[in-house]
Amino acid sequence: MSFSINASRFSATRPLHRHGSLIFPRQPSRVFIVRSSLPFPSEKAKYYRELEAAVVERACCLCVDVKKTLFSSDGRVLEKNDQTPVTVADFGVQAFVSLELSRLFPSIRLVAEEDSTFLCSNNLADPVVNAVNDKTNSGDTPLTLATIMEAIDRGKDACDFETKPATYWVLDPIDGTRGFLKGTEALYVIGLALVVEGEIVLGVMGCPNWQENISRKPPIGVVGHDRSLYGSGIIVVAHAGCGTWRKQLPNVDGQTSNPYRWIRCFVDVCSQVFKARFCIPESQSWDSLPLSAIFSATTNADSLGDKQILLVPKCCGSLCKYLMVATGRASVYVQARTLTIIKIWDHAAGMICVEEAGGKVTDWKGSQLDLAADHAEWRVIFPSGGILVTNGFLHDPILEMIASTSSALSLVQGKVTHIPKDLFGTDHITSKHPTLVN
Ligand SMILES: Nc1ncnc2c1ncn2[C@@H]1O[C@H](COP(=O)(O)OS(=O)(=O)O)[C@@H](OP(=O)(O)O)[C@H]1O
Ligand SMILES: [Mg+2]
Ligand SMILES: [Mg+2]
Ligand SMILES: [Mg+2]
Repeated sequence: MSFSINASRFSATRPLHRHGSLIFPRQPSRVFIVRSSLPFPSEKAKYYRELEAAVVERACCLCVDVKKTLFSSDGRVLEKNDQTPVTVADFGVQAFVSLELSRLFPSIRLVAEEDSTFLCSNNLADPVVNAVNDKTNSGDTPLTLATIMEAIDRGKDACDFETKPATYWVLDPIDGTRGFLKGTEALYVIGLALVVEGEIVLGVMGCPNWQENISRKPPIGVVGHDRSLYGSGIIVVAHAGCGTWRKQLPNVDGQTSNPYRWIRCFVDVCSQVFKARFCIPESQSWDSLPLSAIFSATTNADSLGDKQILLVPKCCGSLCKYLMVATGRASVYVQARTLTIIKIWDHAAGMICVEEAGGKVTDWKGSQLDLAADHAEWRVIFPSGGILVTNGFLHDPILEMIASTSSALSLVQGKVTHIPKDLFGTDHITSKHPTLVN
């Protein structure tokens, strides 16, 4: 991945696509609109068939249907031993996607978040079996619990990989389950990626409650299902060398307001750090991150002060923040590596969607995330310091700021820290010290 960011601060030449072609930043007039099952010809995309199979529309419908019943019946939500929630929809989506992929590509392994252990010990089996059968073709004989459990567990048996990097799917059936449970506007994402020899070659993100036309409200009097014609739900696909594209999810009646299906996605073109829009994990505070030594943060765009950056509040999940950067709604997503184990499925699909939209993803030292570092199970990644996701233009300036605040932190623990002038344009003194895990 190579972007030509030149040495001077806050100004950058146009980023180069990972395959050398120029990426033009998103211009309102330059919206590429394509009608087809996928937005590029199969001869351009080596993994065209895999991507066609990976488009997770029906899995999104499963989430929407389960969500409607979720609040009408208790006991459908569990807490796993890592204190994170799991629902009928998480299991249902993993079973549904696993069955579909194993039918079409039986030799490609699956690395996925959930396993069936919780299913039976918490009487979720029947609702999961019903949810999956409801989405599979009615002509088939109904799927049994055993078949569905086996499909779910395909996602955990992958740990017997041979030592060399292999070809495998990476699935987060619902990223942002906490948001899914909130029943509000909190985004949640189905994330599926394909890894070949250690490289992510395609990614798909389905976001059933993404508001596409946030600036355009439905005309007065449009209610019920028609509201979903005005932009609820998108599918985003990315393939190495083919860019990132989005289309609206059909509404419950199978219609969309956008007759031209696929629209090209680009990161935003912000090249000045203090004008960037930032996303951070809801479970982490701005003050715990190194950049807080240089900027304070506000969520109020109308009252941005000097040395303040704008935080775009996005609850829950990692992949929705990648979605924000890939579609240009945010410029940066930064996550510290805390004591939480960082799982590959929380990031893989988002990484390629951002990179193919012109952005960049590295750890805080600027290194690519090593997907093969977890030789045992291929499920955990070990980014140094944390993960930085940007629009490409801002990457190196922010890496320098992180490095300078970290080195200042290691040099003068607990005392005043001097941030070099050129990083921020003026001398900047601060005494806040973020906590870092390298
Ligand atoms: N302690 C721990 N161990 C393992 N995994 C964890 C942990 N905390 C958060 N996560 C996963 O990170 C995903 C995002 O977390 P959250 O939903 O809390 O949102 S946020 O990142 O804090 O905004 C979220 O992914 P999903 O479970 O797919 O929603 C969490 O599973
Ligand atoms: Mg989870
Ligand atoms: Mg997740
Ligand atoms: Mg999940």
